Amino acid sequence: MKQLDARRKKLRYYPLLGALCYLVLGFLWITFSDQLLSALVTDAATLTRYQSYKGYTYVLLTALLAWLLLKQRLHFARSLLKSEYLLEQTIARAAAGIAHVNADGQFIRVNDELCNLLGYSATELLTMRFQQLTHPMDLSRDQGLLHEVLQGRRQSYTLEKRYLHKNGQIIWARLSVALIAETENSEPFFVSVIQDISDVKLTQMKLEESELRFRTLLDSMPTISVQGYDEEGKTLYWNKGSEKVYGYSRKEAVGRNLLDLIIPEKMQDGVREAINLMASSGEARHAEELTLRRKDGSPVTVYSSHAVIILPDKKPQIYCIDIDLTDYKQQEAQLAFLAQYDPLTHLPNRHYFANQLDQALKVARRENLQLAVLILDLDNFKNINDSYGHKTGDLLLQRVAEKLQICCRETDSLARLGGDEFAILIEHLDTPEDAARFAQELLQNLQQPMLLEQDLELSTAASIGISLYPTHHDNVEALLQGADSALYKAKSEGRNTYYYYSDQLTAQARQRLVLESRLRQAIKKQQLRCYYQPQLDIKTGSIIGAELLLRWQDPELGFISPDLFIPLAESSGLIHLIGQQVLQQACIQGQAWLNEGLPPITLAVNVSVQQFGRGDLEQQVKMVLAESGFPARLLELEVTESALMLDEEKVVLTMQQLRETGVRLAIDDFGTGYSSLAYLQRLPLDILKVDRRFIANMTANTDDRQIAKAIIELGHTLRFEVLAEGVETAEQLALLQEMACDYYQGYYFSKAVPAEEFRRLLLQQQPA
Ligand SMILES: Nc1nc2c(ncn2[C@@H]2O[C@H](COP(=O)(O)O[C@H]3[C@@H](O)[C@H](n4cnc5c(=O)[nH]c(N)nc54)O[C@@H]3COP(=O)(O)O)[C@@H](O)[C@H]2O)c(=O)[nH]1
Repeated sequence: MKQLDARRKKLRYYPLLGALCYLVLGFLWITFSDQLLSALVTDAATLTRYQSYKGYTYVLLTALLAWLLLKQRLHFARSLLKSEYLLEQTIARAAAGIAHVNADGQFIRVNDELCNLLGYSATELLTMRFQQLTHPMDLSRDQGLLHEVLQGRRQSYTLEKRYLHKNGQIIWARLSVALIAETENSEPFFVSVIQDISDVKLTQMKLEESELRFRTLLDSMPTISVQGYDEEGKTLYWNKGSEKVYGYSRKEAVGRNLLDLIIPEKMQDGVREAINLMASSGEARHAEELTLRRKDGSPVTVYSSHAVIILPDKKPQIYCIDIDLTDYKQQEAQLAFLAQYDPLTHLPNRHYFANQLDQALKVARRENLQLAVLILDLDNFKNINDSYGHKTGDLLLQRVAEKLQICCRETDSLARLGGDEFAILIEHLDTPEDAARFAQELLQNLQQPMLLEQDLELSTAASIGISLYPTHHDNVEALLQGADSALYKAKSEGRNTYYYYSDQLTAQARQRLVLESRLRQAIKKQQLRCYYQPQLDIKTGSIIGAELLLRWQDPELGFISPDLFIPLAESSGLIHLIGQQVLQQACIQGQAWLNEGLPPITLAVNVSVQQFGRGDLEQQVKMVLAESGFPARLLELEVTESALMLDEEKVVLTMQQLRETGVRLAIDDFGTGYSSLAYLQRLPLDILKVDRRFIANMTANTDDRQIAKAIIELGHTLRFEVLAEGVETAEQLALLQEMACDYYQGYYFSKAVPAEEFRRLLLQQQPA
């Protein structure tokens, strides 16, 4: 078009130029033709002849000029026609719609393609404006751009817009518009090239729609994180779920390496390796549960699956779909908790307790232990619920659970079986009475008022049923049922009490607990008295010492034998108090006699297994010696052979520590245990006491005599002194003298006597 215009412009001056040339040439020819001919032709005749041709040449020149102009004109007309033809064909055959539109939007020229596109004939279109055919939503943009072109702010524009087809359908088109400036012969107009992109648009829209659907779907599940990474781990994609799960916004995450975002330190190498492997092989890693890192550094457990996407001509991309398992894990833990624990008190439930009991039974069977199952039920709990409401009832149950927990040892197991019923498993039960003692303790504790809420203090009572393994039952179900029926008995017998599965045990336990309570009182009131049984030198017959033996005269129950109360004191723990008192009495009395001027004698004190095993005996001994001033070398500690059966190293160490205090050490009841010679050799002992059973029968029974003899010899071989216990007759004494035994004690000389009487014995043997 531009070329055509330039030519047109040039041609406009051609006739003027031709006429001017003609006038100039004619003038020159008329003015100078005679001189020119004269100069060229000397012959006058020829000159005249030529001058007569002057008019013809002028005509000839004019004709030549006219011919040249005509030819030029024809050439221009032909090329104009050719251009018009080419333009016409281009428009007609173009694969896109083409329209010329004037400044008002009126179609002034349209091609067939456009007619096809819009469904209108050319005649119809030429009566229309493009505004009529443009989708209302795209019109303002189209017109805006058109104005910008008209105002010279841009030369052309392209736009994707919607046309309305004659049949009402929407046609998506890509429009390219350029302004054709005004010419001499024509108004300015726009050339529009319109390409149908409906198919592309449809596909694109479908794609966008499916991506939108996909994104909306993923975004509607905030616990699902979808992330895309390049082959080096750089973040390419980060959905809303990722923001929620990991705490990084899309802006913060995209462009950063995943190792810096969500991978904990210890997983870095593994993840780096996995990315490399996936990128090079194109194969995704198997789905797995991972604990990754949130923006705030807290751990988050996710179920992570992966996909490797390789688009044509593109590098591999790795997509991760992580499902946040935090809620799931919490629920799982909650469920696991509820399966085993009671939600109100957080104690194990019946199911868990039964498992614990089952395990404990296995151990008890294997190690020959006793255990007890206690079922405790609150008395009249219903009244509390009815009077104060269920909230208060729940609070009471929680406080009771706390109290019971405090009473239990680490090795006991406490559970809530349901309602107001609790169960306790006591493992490693020493005696059946221990269970009753514990039950008694629980009942006393529950009677103490409990603060439930401000201004509301309540106390409660309970009934307890006890069944024992192996005494009563040997399996979980039977033990629980046994405890339950004992509980029923306790309830029907007046409540706030305990019952064993068997009545005999209940009576026995009650008796023992009454005794225990009286013993406690006796210790408090210092009613236990030390008696002294003389120990004599076999060769000289002189008193060299005494064994302190406790005597208990209860004001109501009368004389109670140490054989009864010492084991009770041992199982209740009271033995520590008793042991302390005896030790003190021995040292104070011994020192008093020394002060009085009596001959120095050894005072032997019995030390029970419990005292020996507790670890503070050495300190206790040191303290008592220091307080009393009694010489350590005159104090003898008697340890039974069974006490030596504790942990060997511990026994050796304790003995050594005691020996360092300066006291003498004796092994009591020797011959009843299983001490090996090697073991005895390691112990820093001074004296070995032959058990009275061997002495009692030695005169009648040769075996016992031989044993007694062997023990005495063994003691001497090990460089110990030997004392024979329970010597009742002169015959026994004579035999012991023969066997070279060093010392003896027994009824033959004296029973254990009160301190005053023993003092008299001592004085009697003093030289006058
Ligand atoms: N840990 C402590 N144990 C103590 C204490 N006081 C006593 N006991 C132990 O109690 C058991 C019974 O003691 P007891 O009834 O006093 O009997 C002792 C003697 O009375 C008795 N004995 C002494 N001589 C004879 C005798 O000739 N014949 C005979 N039948 N019995 C006699 O032997 C008991 C002393 O035994 P032992 O201690 O083994 O030397 C008893 O085991 C006491 O140890 C105490 O304070 N702490």
